[in-house]
Amino acid sequence: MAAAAPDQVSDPQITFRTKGITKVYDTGDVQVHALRGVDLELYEGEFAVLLGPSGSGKSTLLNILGGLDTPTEGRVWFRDIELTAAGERLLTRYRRDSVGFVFQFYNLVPSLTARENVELVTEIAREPMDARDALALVGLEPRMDHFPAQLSGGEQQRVAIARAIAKRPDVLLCDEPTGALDSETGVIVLDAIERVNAELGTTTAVITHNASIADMAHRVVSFADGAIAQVRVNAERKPAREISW
Ligand SMILES: Nc1ncnc2c1ncn2[C@@H]1O[C@H](COP(=O)(O)OP(=O)(O)OP(=O)(O)O)[C@@H](O)[C@H]1O
Repeated sequence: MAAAAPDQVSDPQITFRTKGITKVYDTGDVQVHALRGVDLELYEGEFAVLLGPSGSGKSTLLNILGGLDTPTEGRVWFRDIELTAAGERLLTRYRRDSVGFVFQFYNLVPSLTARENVELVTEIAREPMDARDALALVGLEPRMDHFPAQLSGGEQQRVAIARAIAKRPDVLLCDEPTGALDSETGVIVLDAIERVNAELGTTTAVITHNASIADMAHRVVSFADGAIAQVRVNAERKPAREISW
């Protein structure tokens, strides 16, 4: 059998592969080098934490993986699709069908209940979960008829997670999902993400600058100044419930 070209994703265990990604933001006088040559692989079903200080390039990378942004140089694959060669139609389908995003701020529609917020997505997805099941997975079934203003920050974030996973995405990309939450509430949110990863097998990447959270990952990718400084495999993972900061 012919060996696959080294620049293709031929390994079914690999969800994402990036090769030599750079991102330069041109802001008139100043060029900001947000990413300076990132080679990374994320594996099917893994829970990866992307750790690093503010400005180290984590969000830029996550947005590129999620098809929200494109690199200045380098190549990115999702399974056997090269995102950096894909047209807008394919990228739109990729974002719609394959990617669930969770951001620091929940972006729920205030006039819709928790269930209706999730249904906004399930109505247009190909093989969605029932909104009730998605909310049950994050422990919010009893509150599903409540409006965002009637929910705590942590509960609203769990609605946002239910909304992200209800379409059964292949990957769940979370950018500082606990950034606006205290430790106790943040842990409940992390527990919900952990459950989604374990029960649905969704490849999960969580951005944080909080080193305590890294203990729950299979692998921790540390960023510094737009590059990967270290990749650590956790021999033992700490359950979210045992984490505090
Ligand atoms: N649209 C943009 N225009 C100009 N510079 C940008 C833009 N987006 C990001 N940057 C810069 O790129 C660098 C990397 O930003 P990025 O948001 O990826 O870092 P981060 O590690 O996610 O930081 P944080 O934890 O604060 O979100 C920073 O210096 C940032 O100011």
